[in-house]
Amino acid sequence: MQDVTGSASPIAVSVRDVGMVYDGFHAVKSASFDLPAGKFLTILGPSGSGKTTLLRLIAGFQAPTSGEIVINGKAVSAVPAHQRSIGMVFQKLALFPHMTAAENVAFPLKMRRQDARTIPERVERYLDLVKLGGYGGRRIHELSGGQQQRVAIARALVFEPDLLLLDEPLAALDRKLREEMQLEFRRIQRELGVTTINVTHDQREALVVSDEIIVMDAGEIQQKAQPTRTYRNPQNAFVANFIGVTNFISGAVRSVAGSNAVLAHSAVEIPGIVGDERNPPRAGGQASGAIRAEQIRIAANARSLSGLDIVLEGSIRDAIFEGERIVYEVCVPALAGEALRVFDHDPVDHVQFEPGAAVSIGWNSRDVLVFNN
Ligand SMILES: Nc1ncnc2c1ncn2[C@@H]1O[C@H](COP(=O)(O)OP(=O)(O)OP(=O)(O)O)[C@@H](O)[C@H]1O
Repeated sequence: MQDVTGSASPIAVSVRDVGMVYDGFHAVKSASFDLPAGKFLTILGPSGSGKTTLLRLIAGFQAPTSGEIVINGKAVSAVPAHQRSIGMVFQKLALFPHMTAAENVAFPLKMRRQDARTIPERVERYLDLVKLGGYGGRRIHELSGGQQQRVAIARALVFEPDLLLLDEPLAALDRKLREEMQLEFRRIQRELGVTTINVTHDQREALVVSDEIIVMDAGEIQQKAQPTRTYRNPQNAFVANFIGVTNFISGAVRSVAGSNAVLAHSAVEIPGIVGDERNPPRAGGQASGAIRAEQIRIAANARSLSGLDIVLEGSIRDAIFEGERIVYEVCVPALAGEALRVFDHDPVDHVQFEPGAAVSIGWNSRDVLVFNN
């Protein structure tokens, strides 16, 4: 794989055809991916999709029922977790409450019998890295939730592991602190260049922190791509639905020509782009056109939307003011009364439409991805 500078990074983690079966239940099904050294990968998916199982297999807490995991060129099936040079941060931080922040951070070094004379300097360096310089003498209960999180990060990184694994470490934090810590994880990871695998069901976190995102569903990898690609070119309807707010308009496939497809819903023809080249819609079959809420424009009348490929009349069913945007649900008679979600990102300058108001909505055909049903 090439990085942005064009030089190839070695593969730090290679997951090859890995499966995990519990009593006949396939928690992970034939997962394969390579992660180049120094990258930040997030495994994203709904509850029960197999994210944590995959992370635990990489950590070595369990052995896969099939397949192989290779870390830095070495197959690790026979290597127990504590010999894998992996730093970890979990939702439950598991800090030692009777120790100070510095003692917590020093702990992995003592366990690894690091020369005692070098430990204080190393601990101080890692406390500085997580912006806790001067807090080393505090006991854990004398630190805020965010500061405790930082101690856990420093403890996971202080022995300079080959790999950092994060299992929803931010899930229990309130939104503001969570967003702050997401940026901190990204900063620290980039500063150290440590290869990182993060598990979350928070799509925003995945988009913010990651170089690569793996989306999982029902034990299977649905897509592995950079955040912008995952968002703009979801591989299938599951990914399109799981990330962002997406409307699905289902209908009969009128025609398919190369990467263009036309759907018919009621009396409306909806042209779009074939979403999954490997599983393209077929003329005569059923498919869904996926369009993101922010790609639909809304106006008081159709004239303001001239230039868009599709313009339809509708009426406001609901309007939710969220500060930085208004979320509308617009009932569209031409689509048999189906309601589409539409974002207006300019709630300051724009009038807010009230429920019942007549509006026009419109979009461009290139923003519609057509997926097989
Ligand atoms: N030890 C186990 N024995 C039996 N089934 C298990 C075991 N561990 C996990 N599973 C099952 O495997 C599936 C995947 O679980 P996993 O914890 O990997 O999901 P997840 O995506 O991490 O979910 P969450 O976001 O809720 O943590 C679930 O259906 C779960 O019930």
